[in-house]
Amino acid sequence: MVDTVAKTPGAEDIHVDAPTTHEKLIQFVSDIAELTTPDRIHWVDGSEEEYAGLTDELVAAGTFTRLTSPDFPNSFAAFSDPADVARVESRTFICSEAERDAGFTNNWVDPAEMRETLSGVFDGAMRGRTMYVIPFVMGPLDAEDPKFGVEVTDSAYVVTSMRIMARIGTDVVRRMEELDAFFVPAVHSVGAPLEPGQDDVAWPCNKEKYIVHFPETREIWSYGSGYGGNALLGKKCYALRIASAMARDEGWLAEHMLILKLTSPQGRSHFISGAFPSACGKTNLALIDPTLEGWTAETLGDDITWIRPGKDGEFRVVNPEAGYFGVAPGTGWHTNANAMRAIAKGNSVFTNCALTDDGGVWWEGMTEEPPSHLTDWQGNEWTPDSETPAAHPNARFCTPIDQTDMLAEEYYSADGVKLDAILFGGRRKTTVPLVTESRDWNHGIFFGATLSSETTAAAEGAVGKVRRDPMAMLPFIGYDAGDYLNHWVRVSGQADPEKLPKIFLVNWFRRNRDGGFAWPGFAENSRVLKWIVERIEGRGEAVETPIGLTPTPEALDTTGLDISDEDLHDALRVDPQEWRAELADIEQWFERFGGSLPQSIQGELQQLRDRMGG
Ligand SMILES: Nc1nc2c(ncn2[C@@H]2O[C@H](COP(=O)(O)OP(=O)(O)OP(=O)(O)O)[C@@H](O)[C@H]2O)c(=O)[nH]1
Ligand SMILES: O=C([O-])CC(=O)C(=O)O
Ligand SMILES: [Mn+2]
Repeated sequence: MVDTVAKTPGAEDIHVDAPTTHEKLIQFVSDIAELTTPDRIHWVDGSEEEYAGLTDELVAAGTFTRLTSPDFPNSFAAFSDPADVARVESRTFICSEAERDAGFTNNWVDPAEMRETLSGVFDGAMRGRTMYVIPFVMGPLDAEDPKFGVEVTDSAYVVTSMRIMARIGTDVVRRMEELDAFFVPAVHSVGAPLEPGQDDVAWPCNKEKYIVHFPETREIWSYGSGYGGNALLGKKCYALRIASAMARDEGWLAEHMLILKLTSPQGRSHFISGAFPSACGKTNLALIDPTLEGWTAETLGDDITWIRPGKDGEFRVVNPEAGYFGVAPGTGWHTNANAMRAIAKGNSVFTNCALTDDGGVWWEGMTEEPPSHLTDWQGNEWTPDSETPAAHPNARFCTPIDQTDMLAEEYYSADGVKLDAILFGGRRKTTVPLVTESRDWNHGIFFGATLSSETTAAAEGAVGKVRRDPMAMLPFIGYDAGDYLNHWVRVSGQADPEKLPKIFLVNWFRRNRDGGFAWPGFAENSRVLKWIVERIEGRGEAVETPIGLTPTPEALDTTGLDISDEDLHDALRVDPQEWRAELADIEQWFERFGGSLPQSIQGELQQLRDRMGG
């Protein structure tokens, strides 16, 4: 741990004590110190001792509650400001030089104007606080072209969470120096400077928020929020928004996907990725415990996947992250035991969960019966009779991925693994069947381009509204959405057509005639995965429908599954009336691209219309 006291923060002070020879890093840190005027600078080394020191400080500050229950070793609970609980899409900006390059899915502000605004809001923003410098790498440190970043932040909560979510610290700086590497500068402030003698609050933040990306210069500036996707800048801001722009320029793909390794009773393994919008089931599928005899699942990642065309024309994937920032509610021993086992090993940070009387955390769905008494996420007494949930619906667990028993050894491979299938999925009460295989690759991109889902608590705003969410990337595409789809077409054009993954559309959330879930979901999704594997291997019965290939009810292995024929029918059926409404909605969606949509995808819409009989 290196603390630099900058009395009058300035380049010379910092230059002397910076524990690095990386000139650009030193320059960046001194520039930001000059702008934000922190009381001191702490260069994060990523060590155990440093982590212990920081968590002690966070406990003393009231930000962290140390969990004393033996069920949660070395773990902490944090409670955010009630107005800082999710990503803020309305305050997220893509400041490309040309407005056209941000596209209709992003908020755009002229970069010069935004820089001016930011120099105002960041001026003195860290006064009275410590500025932490976190060198990090997304993806393996031994990758051919490691993707470095440096986050400077005035939040120790962010430092402890980044240590779980990414590879950080001294090893990273040494490698950056060796390669004299480029890094993404990422500036974060909670936007709550402290005047001399002013008491801090447990969760400092600011009503005014800016989550800003400059895709051309690969910069991130985040102000006013301490929460997850707004503040852990390696995650959504870098590994998706900035990385998608890098990927466009360098010929690869940065995607909001899980990666799962599935091995059949015959011992054949396949790698499957899945793009589902936030809070739509990625972590759950990534950590699935198959209910089918003889099948094993292992995970490589639950949220972000980088895809590169490999030497032999295949798609290769890696997970750039090192931890889970998972939705807590609904994660339980009966739904996601693998996540619970990883969490039980400790070393975790829980945000906006409820506290149990024995010094642990609880959230809705952790156990089938709620405890008789809790302290809810806002610090109020809670009993099962309470009218509000004990945990915030977007409460999160932050846990190191290497604590997963079912972690695939390939997670550590810098070269990644060959991808065999891609699932696109969303939360739809109607219309979208349990599983549909695309007719071919281009039709599969159409699945992704038209993906839709009901909104969730993972972002501010109304919950339960259907919106189009292309490839589950709507809030994360760092440039024009039409260019992004064109890039998909272009990158896949370089692959060997025989080796392209098969593409499937899935929906675990369709309702039956009584309004309940038609499909039991969770571990039972292994039955859908089995059919998918059979299709990859050229087996498995499918019927052709206007929207693609769906399994016959017999083709889906329902051995030992308690599901009525009606429910199975409701889960699988393709309803022409629902699809006519869908078609109209897709038409409107495509119009919003204003001509930047790939011709081949536009063409798929006409073909779908034709297959449906006009
Ligand atoms: N009914 C049903 N609910 C599910 C299923 N899988 C996940 N869920 C619920 O969906 C919610 C979100 O699931 P996650 O797996 O955390 O979603 P995610 O896509 O990883 O979310 P982010 O971390 O926000 O990107 C949880 O409340 C789960 O309980 C399923 O198969 N069926
Ligand atoms: O970014 C976050 O805060 C959490 C997350 O994974 C998502 O919303 O997709
Ligand atoms: Mn996510």
